[in-house]
Amino acid sequence: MAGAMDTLVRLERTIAERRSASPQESYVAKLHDRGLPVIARKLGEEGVEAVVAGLSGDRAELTAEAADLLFHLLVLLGARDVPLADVLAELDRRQGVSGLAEKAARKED
Ligand SMILES: N=c1c2ncn([C@@H]3O[C@H](COP(=O)(O)OP(=O)(O)OP(=O)(O)O)[C@@H](O)[C@H]3O)c2ncn1[C@@H]1O[C@H](COP(=O)(O)O)[C@@H](O)[C@H]1O
Repeated sequence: MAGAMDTLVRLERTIAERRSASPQESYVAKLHDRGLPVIARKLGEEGVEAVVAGLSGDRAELTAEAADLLFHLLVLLGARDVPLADVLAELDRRQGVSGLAEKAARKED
């Protein structure tokens, strides 16, 4: 099985390649054809579906919805030219910084 990062990096590349395909043959191309607002709305819908699955679905349902959410997040990142590597670097930067401590520091500003 590929590592989690391998999977996401490969999917990011696939999405970039499929953007220029025919919208009749490619869901990624179809989303881009419909434009950024549709891509963003789709991500929001998938987020809500993941929330619902997290609250009332079973683990298989949450797993499937989480996959949809990650996929559509990568589509939005690609559409805005934000590399996955930048998101991962931001997470690395936060590593070891407690979310509570970070929030408290922000409130002091
Ligand atoms: N990982 C995914 C992936 N996950 C989910 N989806 C699609 O995302 C859509 C999710 O929408 P919904 O669940 O709301 O279902 P829907 O009712 O069909 O959607 P709408 O009509 O409401 O837009 C479905 O059409 C799924 O098939 C994905 N489509 C593509 N990929 C990856 O992207 C690659 C390129 O795909 P194409 O661009 O289609 O070639 C594929 O090989 C996969 O690796």
